[in-house]
Amino acid sequence: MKRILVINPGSTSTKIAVFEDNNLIVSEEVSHSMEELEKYDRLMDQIDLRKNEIEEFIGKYGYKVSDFDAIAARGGILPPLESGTYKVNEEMVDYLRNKTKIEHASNLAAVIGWELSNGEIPIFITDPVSVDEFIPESRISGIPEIERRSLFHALNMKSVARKAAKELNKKYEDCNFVIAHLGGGISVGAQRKGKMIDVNNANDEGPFSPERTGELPVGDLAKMAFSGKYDKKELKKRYIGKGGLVAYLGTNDLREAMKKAETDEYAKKVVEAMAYQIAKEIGGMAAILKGEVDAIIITGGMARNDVFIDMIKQRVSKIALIMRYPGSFEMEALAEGALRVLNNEEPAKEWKL
Ligand SMILES: Nc1ncnc2c1ncn2[C@@H]1O[C@H](COP(=O)(O)OP(=O)(O)O)[C@@H](O)[C@H]1O
Ligand SMILES: CCCC(=O)OP(=O)(O)O
Repeated sequence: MKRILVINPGSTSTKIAVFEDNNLIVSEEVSHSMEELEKYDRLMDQIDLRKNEIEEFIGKYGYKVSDFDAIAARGGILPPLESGTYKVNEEMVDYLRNKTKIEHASNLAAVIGWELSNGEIPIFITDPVSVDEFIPESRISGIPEIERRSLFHALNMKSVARKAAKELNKKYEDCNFVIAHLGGGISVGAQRKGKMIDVNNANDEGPFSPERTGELPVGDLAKMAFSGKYDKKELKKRYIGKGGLVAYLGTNDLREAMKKAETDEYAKKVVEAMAYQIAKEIGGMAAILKGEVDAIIITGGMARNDVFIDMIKQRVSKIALIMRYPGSFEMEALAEGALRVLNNEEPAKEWKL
């Protein structure tokens, strides 16, 4: 039996779990309010806060770090890399701590894992957000100075794609899927024969989401940026964190938005527009797969809401079979990635800059 500690820091919470082989033994999610995290100027200043929570969790359930065979940490924003499980090394920790260009809570995981392990046990990351399987034409943005980047919910999307292939009784590498992760941020991608050949950058492209604006009309955005009303940090917060449902309805909770939509025409229009934009992205990704789509896979927290998912389905159900995996499978996907390596089913990839 292999025992794995899984750590997954997110923008509003830290998820921690213990797995024994594929079995979840115990898990907790520690929430962080916006006010609590706003006190920290840089993301890396949150290390002690998040590490202490994980240490408390380990102690509370009677474990020591040496009781684990490995730590499985969510991968951060590394330079573009292949899908798979990577062994965390000193160079990766230095990159995430000091060099990465984009601040994202997932950057904390491997760094905290490294400090907790202190050389005692291996640490692995699986399918970080910067997995890049783009084809050349996906990289062209429309202006040479800006290249499109592959930044998406790779861990959960690859995990549900494996589940769907199994359900369809097909090999993962033989399937074509359009996959929509509908969480606080949204990624919709075209996966051809196991490779995500195009996907909207969940931070600044694609549909608007509970917290993010997604793609915006470029001229109007430029005007806003030069209006003098926002500095760089404020503008970024406006499109990631305070955009989408938050901007229109003052909530990032789809359940609340749906409730409002029952009696309020404006809220109804906003929710319908989000479903409309998701359907539009799904249709675009199906076109990239030339219509050869085994299934449209819908996952993430918002996939739990039948009424909302029906708004999407009515626009895309003629394209292909729809498979729904509500919620997020990140914790089990991290444990499974580490297990495949510990059980010698696949070698851990070596990471270097
Ligand atoms: N049971 C549910 N019904 C409807 N919406 C839900 C449900 N559970 C979560 N959500 C919505 O899903 C979104 C968050 O999805 P989640 O995958 O948990 O996001 P993240 O991991 O990005 O924080 C929120 O808008 C939340 O309100
Ligand atoms: C940057 C792409 C992945 C992403 O948006 O993750 P979160 O929704 O967890 O912030």
